[in-house]
Amino acid sequence: MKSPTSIQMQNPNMAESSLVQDAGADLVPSCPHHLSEKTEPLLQISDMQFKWKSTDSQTEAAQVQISTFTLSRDERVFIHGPSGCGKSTLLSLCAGILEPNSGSIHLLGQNINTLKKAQRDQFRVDHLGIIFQQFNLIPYLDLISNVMLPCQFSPRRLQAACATTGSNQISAAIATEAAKHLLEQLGIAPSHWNKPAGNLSIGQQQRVAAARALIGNPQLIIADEPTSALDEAHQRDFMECLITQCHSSSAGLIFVSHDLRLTSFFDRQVNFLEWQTKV
Ligand SMILES: Nc1ncnc2c1ncn2[C@@H]1O[C@H](COP(=O)(O)OP(=O)(O)OP(=O)(O)O)[C@@H](O)[C@H]1O
Repeated sequence: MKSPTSIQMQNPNMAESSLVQDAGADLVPSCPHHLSEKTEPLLQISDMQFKWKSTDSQTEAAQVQISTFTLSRDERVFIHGPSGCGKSTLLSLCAGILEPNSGSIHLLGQNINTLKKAQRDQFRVDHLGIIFQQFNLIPYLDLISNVMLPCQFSPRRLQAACATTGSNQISAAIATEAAKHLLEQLGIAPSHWNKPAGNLSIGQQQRVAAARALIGNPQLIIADEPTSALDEAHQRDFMECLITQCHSSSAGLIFVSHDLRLTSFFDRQVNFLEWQTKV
């Protein structure tokens, strides 16, 4: 392991995680965050503690503690561990969806928890691509519109999406070509592109969610069990597309999965429970 890391998660038996949608909520047109482009690690967590609020007086609330965790730019880490141990909670913290009770999380040199909520939402859509366990697609929008959502809310993502097509012009029509290219790479046939996302199978929705996370080359991709609904062939295509995209844009990747066969795609793997015992 490249960095000393320790994590503690308690009360691992409670309900589902609460990752929420990255694009669309309370976004502002610009954000004054300072980004030190190359000098800082991509992600740096220090002395961080988070505790869920207890749902009743009998049950102790689950909590996660991380003394240090560093992810370099262009590094891909695989995180695994038993159900309920805190993996999704950690991803929500890394994405600034949840706020730690203490300690800090720096993304691209910016302490995300010092940002106001609207600034944090903008920071997220500018710099992060998130593949949620529940996908969070907008069911009545067609696939291309779903994939294009980050470009609608982030000029940075729009510009980067256009650049991936080889164009030096910036427009929604050009970014749409990037969206189509990603859908194609992820094995979604053109005949589906204009259909509502709600009509898709779970495995297809998972791949559309991946295309939405990848469009416009965000610096960090966060993926919560993104291959759980895919058959073996689609899983391989999905992983190859994800890793190729990360390589080509030098993006970091935090990937949570129970499927240990996927570890060969990653620079390192972390067992969440091993972190726990190192506290
Ligand atoms: N909204 C919430 N309120 C209170 N506790 C929660 C909430 N969401 C999750 N928890 C608790 O936090 C702990 C960790 O949950 P989390 O979803 O992070 O685990 P996980 O490792 O991702 O599980 P899985 O592999 O099943 O997705 C669990 O005990 C869970 O019950």
